[in-house]
Amino acid sequence: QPVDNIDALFNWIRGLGGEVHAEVKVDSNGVRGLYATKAIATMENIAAIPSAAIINAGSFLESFSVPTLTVLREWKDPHSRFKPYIDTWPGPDAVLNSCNMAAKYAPMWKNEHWEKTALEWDSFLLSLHNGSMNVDLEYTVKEVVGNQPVSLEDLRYACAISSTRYVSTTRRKRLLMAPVFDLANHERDCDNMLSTYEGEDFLYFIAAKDLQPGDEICYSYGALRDDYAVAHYGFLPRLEDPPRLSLVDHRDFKPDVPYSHDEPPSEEPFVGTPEELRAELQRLRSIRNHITGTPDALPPQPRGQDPIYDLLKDLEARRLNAIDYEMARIEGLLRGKEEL
Ligand SMILES: C[S@@+](CC[C@H](N)C(=O)[O-])C[C@H]1O[C@@H](n2cnc3c(N)ncnc32)[C@H](O)[C@@H]1O
Repeated sequence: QPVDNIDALFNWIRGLGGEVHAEVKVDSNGVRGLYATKAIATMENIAAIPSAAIINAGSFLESFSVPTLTVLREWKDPHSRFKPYIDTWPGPDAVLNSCNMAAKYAPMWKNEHWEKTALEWDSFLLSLHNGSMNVDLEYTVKEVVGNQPVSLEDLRYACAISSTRYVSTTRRKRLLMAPVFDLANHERDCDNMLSTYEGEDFLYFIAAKDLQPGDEICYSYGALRDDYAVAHYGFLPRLEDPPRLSLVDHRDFKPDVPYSHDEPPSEEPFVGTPEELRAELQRLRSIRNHITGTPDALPPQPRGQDPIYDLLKDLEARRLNAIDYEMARIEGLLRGKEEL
């Protein structure tokens, strides 16, 4: 994640009439992020991002070919008007999610839903790359970038960039790629907010509490659970206390209903009659048995050799830790009920 081109980005934003009261630094874990450069009071702007700097990459109603090809077109064009923005994107080796995670990792999810999702992304991008006319695709590769050579790796990269960096606002339900704002890292309880992006040609990134110079500027990507964060953003969020079950291990998870940020699984601890508690315990035990009973599809790797392998093993450990915590809590509830 380069920091060399950040000054050029901020100068470009200011030249277009925008404001930025932040700088970019890399933390001790190697994660690039946004930090306040002055005291910013509650409801003041962290940044004002001009619409001329924002890539409008499609809508939720279209397939992911639209943001993927929109990013691909701008990334391939040496004269793109978004060049100062594109130059700050992480390179192909520094961005990761389901779009560009190789298919060999799919069984390492040890979960049917995530394995299927990984393979679906793979075949979707393969068919987009094959370029065959498909009536369900809004654009083909050639329609967007013409005869330029495009590799499958290019498409995987463009897909990963767009899906880890877009945002939609409360009123304008577009996939917006907003420079400066998209340098803010996720923190679930972070209340910094985006303006509705209506009536003015600026998207405002607004402080929800007083910020001091040097404070990291976060943004909440949603109620992200560990597995969802790995699949969509390629990272494990901060470990919470008590640990939270992964999305696919939560009682509210329904594999056939697409996940909605507006209706995340309940954060309330499960309670119920002794029969319901025993059924929940049994459900968690069978997930646990499935995880521990599924051998790794890849040979063991020394830590640090393969960051994707490490990430998926860390996710597995997080899932087991959260399941164990929840099972112990439910067993405690059952014991309490028996004592009554
Ligand atoms: C919108 S970008 C945020 C800025 C990003 N760090 C950068 O330098 O381009 C989203 C990506 O940032 C990283 N990220 C976001 N929040 C994070 C966090 N809390 N811990 C570690 N990485 C995080 C992930 O790689 C994610 O895909």
